Amino acid sequence: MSDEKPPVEICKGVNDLDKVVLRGLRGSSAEVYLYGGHVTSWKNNHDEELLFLSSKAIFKPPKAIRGGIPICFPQFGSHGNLEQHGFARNRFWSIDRSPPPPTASCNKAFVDLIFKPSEEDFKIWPHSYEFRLRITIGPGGDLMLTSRIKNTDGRPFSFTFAYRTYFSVSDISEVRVEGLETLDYLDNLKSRKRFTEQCDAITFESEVDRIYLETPTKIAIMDHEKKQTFVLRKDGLPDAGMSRSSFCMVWNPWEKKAKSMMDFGDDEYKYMLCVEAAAIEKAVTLKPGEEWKGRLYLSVVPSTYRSGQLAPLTALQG
Ligand SMILES: O=P(O)(O)OC[C@H]1O[C@H](O)[C@H](O)[C@@H](O)[C@@H]1O
Repeated sequence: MSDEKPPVEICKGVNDLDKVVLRGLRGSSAEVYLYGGHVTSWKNNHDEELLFLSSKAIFKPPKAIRGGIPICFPQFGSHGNLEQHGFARNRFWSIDRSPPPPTASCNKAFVDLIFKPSEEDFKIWPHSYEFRLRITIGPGGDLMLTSRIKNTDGRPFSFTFAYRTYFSVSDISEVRVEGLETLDYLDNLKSRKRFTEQCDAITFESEVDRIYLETPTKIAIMDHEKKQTFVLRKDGLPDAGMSRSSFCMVWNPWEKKAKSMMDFGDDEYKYMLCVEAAAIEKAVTLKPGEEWKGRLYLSVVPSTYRSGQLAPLTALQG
């Protein structure tokens, strides 16, 4: 009997919660919890974890899972009256039985999830919609998340949104983020005051909580110690997607805030960095029947390290 595992497997995870395991062609994998439609693991072809998941993560409603890729919807952060980062990340999603047709290549492992508001959700945010999320592991081990949010209501509504990716890093003080230089950002630690990034790359030596505005479609996160670079690419439909008008959030709680978070280890801030593709500053508005699509594409490439300089362009091109 073959011991080969299937490309898509539905099984039980922590606290007996339903989880979907996706397996790529050469050993890469991803794990997705139906609780939150939440990706908790993404591994490369060598079985190395690429996402951060806190050792103290609580896999139990109403707490969202700390780490991986929480989906922030219909509100990012505290930019509205709802609970912080909205409620999609602490609701149970379902497997979508009538998903949109898959795209070209079939050398991919993917799962389609759907979230529709319950009567209770409707009471706190009175809009009808269907939120479809496709999570795909590509042939090279890349991870892709595609969100489609459709207004099934009789009235328009607006929302903010983020893929809040927690990247696993070897040491936060050895990390640089490139692609955000010279951009304006709102600093959440300074009452959302607007500043312009002056550095040629972002490095970390204290708490960071910023929203970069009008960001490019590609951003590189370089892990100097691991000599590896994450490439984060976001795109969408030209008229309604997360393209040039979207935003990027960079977050690390650092020591003091880490200690105040019950579901986060005191030292874990050293091993993570949140860089998020988001639509925050300008909310997305959908008329009845309209659909918004936002895609996040994550890949990891070796950093070329030469005479003290990483080669960001290799990662940012192509
Ligand atoms: O603890 P969470 O609800 O996941 O939020 C984590 C963080 O998200 C954003 O970056 C907010 O600006 C922070 O104030 C908050 O601490």
